[in-house]
Amino acid sequence: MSLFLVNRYLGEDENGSVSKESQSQALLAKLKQKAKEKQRQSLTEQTQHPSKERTERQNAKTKRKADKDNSQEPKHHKKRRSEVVPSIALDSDSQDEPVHEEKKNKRAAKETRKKKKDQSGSSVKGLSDNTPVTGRDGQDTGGEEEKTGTETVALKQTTAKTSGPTGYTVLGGFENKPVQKVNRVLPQWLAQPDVIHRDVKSNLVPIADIPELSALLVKKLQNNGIQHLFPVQAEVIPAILESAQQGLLIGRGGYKPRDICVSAPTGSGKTLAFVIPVIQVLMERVVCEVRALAVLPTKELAQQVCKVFASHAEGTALRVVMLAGQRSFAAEQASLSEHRGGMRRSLADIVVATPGRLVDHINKNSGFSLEHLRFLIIDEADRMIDSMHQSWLSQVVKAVYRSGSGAEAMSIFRRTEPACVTAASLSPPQMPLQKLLFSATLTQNPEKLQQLGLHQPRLFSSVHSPSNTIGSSSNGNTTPAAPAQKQGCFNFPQGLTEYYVPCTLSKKPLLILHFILRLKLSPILCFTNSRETAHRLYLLVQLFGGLQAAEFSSRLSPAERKKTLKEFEQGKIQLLISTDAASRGIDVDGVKCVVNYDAPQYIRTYIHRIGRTARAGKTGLAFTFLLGVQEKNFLQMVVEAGSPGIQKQIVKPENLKGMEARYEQTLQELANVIKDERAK
Ligand SMILES: Nc1ncnc2c1ncn2[C@@H]1O[C@H](COP(=O)(O)OP(=O)(O)OP(=O)(O)O)[C@@H](O)[C@H]1O
Repeated sequence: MSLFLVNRYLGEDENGSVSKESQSQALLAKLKQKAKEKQRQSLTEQTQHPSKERTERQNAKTKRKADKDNSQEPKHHKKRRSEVVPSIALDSDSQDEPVHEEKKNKRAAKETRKKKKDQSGSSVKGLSDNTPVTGRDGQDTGGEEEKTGTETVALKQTTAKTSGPTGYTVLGGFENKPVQKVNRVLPQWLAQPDVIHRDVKSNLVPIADIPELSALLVKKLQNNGIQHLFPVQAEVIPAILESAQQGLLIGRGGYKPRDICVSAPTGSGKTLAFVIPVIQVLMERVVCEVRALAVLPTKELAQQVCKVFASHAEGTALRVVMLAGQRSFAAEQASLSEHRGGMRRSLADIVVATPGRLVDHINKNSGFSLEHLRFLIIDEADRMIDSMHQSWLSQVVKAVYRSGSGAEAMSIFRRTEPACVTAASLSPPQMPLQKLLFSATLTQNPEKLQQLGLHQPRLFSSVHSPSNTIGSSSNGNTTPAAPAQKQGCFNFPQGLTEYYVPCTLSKKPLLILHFILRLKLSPILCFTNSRETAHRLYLLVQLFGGLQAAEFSSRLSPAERKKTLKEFEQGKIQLLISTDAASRGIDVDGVKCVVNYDAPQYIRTYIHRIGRTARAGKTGLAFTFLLGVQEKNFLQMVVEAGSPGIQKQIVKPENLKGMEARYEQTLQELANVIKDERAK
């Protein structure tokens, strides 16, 4: 029974002999006496501190009212409240308490504050001194009172003060902490690249200074008129050759070459930086197999790179094949392999492909094998990463390691996907797959680069931006970048001068005509944002007359595009109006001027467009037509990207006057032509 004994407080004179009635009477008398004493005490205090007393009385009154309200609640609510209120009250999103309770609390607290406010000007502060305000109240009031300046501040202070002593963590508090800027932290290989000089002209390296180059290739380069290597070539060629010192295989000891990433300005000679070493490594091969694969985003680029490979492989046994859909699938298939005596024989050493056509051959052409692939070259790498959703890379990698478990695994070398390095895994000779990435605007986003599955990558870059500032690294793996860094600083060719031309929409075509007919800036490569604009501008210029123009977009067939590019290169076309189909990689010698008829939306697009001029250390001009609304954002974008400076070029209205009458007439003719086209 003693287990259930409940001890009660029965007053100091607890005595078993006294009756219960007398006990309670004694207790009551004692309480009354205490109450009297307290009353007397408060009276004396009141005479000394009248305002404080009043405040306390008000508080007590409010508290009593709140208690009364609470007493009407069901018991379990009361209990929960006493447990939960201080903590959840600070969380405005919390749904733990019933809504009516919240309202009552708010009302009670509000009343308290209102009365205090009436009492004195500093009432809000007074509240904080005497009555703890729950966070929820503070929050509501904070929201309302934000309209009244000084009071808001006082209330915020109140909340901050009260949150401390309660010992509860304030969630969603009012303290306005300054948000800390997050500094980008790059992996070491991205933050500390091998630096390439941006100025091509003053950093030429004589071919003789690169002893790694084979005599055959030196001769070939000289025959092609190349006596010096550009900075990117002087850095990257020896690095690739060094990684293939062991021939095509990894020797015992398991040295697997590092993947190589190159970020250098447009027109700085990146193509030869991979063509030369790949040819040199492969030209000693005995058996013909596909050992190098270059992937490019467009047919035109594939064609251009294929041409460079073919011209430098001349005189060797190497065969270069293009898979870009320029020819039929069957024709491409026939150029890749042949079957003799039931055996497949590869006819290609180097394949240059676009991703779509490449995947077609991997899946549908049994004669196409990548099991001997040694180099995977990804040109315009940032663009190729964006097309990763086509999963071309995973298909290539799958095709490369296809033989891992098959009968061919018994051949002299093994091809296994990179895994943990062990003594057993290293004993048979391995053929590595080395990735070589090139772009003028290589992303620094490690998340994007991760999609490429790079192996201990090494970066060569000509971006001398603060983003590459070497900071102290705590663990040696990452380097905090300088706080002032911009998200991305890009490569701008040294010989390029950038201008922007403020204009109105209706005057843009007239400006282009002025540039060609009056300023004689041709050949001009002009970019629009859509093929419709390109087509209409082309029609208008044709109708205006006096110059040779052509359009270049997906409206044309690949054959027509090829012909157009050739004619532009030959100087037969003064104005080539193109969509972004020609903005990347296209190398047309002698383009003096690029005009962005439509301002590009993205900085990368801008860099590639203007990079069609000022190539190979030459000079060039880039003009961007800007409408009033575009000016601010565009200029900001260009400056942030690290442009050396873009100048304003104003074309005075009187300079256009002589052409205006003819222009108006041409516009009317154009309307008829477009109507006819639509009817057709
Ligand atoms: N060492 C060299 N000497 C003279 N000319 C060169 C040399 N290397 C490359 N070139 C020429 O420079 C031009 C630009 O080269 P390339 O097309 O490789 O530039 P890129 O860096 O790939 O440009 P983009 O980023 O626009 O694709 C080409 O016409 C090429 O023939």
